[in-house]
Amino acid sequence: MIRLAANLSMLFNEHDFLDRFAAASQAGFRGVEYLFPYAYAPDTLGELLAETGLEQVLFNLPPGDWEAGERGLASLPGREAEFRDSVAEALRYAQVLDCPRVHAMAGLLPADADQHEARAAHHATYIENLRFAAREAAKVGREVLIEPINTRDMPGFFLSRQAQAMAVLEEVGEPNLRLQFDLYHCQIMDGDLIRHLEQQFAAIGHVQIAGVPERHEPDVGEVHYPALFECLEALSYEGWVGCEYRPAADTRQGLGWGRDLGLLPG
Ligand SMILES: O=C(O)C(=O)[C@H](O)CO
Ligand SMILES: [Mg+2]
Repeated sequence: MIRLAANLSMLFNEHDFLDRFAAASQAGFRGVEYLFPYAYAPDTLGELLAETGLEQVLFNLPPGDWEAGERGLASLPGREAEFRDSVAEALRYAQVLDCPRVHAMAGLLPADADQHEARAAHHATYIENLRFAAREAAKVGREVLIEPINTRDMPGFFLSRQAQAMAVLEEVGEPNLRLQFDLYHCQIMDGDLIRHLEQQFAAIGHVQIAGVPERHEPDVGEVHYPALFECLEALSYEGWVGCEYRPAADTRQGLGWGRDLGLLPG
């Protein structure tokens, strides 16, 4: 059975962040994910989860200076110490929030450098950093995820293709380092969604969805999500499916797709 998690960075923006938990619970979600918890004390978020009966299913490591445009530290040469601190901080929150997995965003390639050389340096840093993160996470029973992100939304993002992610997972070789498979990004960069799900299934630690190309509700646009849910069911996927889209209008009114598929209460 597909289990939907509400992405509180994108859904329920009609409410202040802390009020989005109750809104998601009232709409029938049982899990939540969001970009970052760090603006709040972990206990505050933990109490909200307990009050609303929601599970925390995912959040990201501190990404560097987000406001200045940074999008993760994992592949950035020279930022290894900061990356290691970010792993410790994320795992501290993961334990309080009882969150089984955290996403380590790869970061951006420098626009003004020789791309071949920069890629090689980022790749080497990425492998070492991810190995470190996975080993630290394993000590406290958590997984670390990597996610290919499309370069139209995030120009220069280091990890952008499904095959690149699979090669990285293999090279790092840590069993708790897994794939965050965002079907929205995959459709834009690689397509062939069902075959990618099937071939990469063993590596998948989390799935995310959105309509393509506008990143609105999953029943809007070029991707036929009922077929992808059937595929995940056929593969006996037991993880969460994060609803990481920007509602076209009111979040709750836009959840009809989930109710129609029997994935959210009517
Ligand atoms: O943008 C996405 O698709 C994500 O899942 C990331 O968490 C963004 O940071
Ligand atoms: Mg995503």
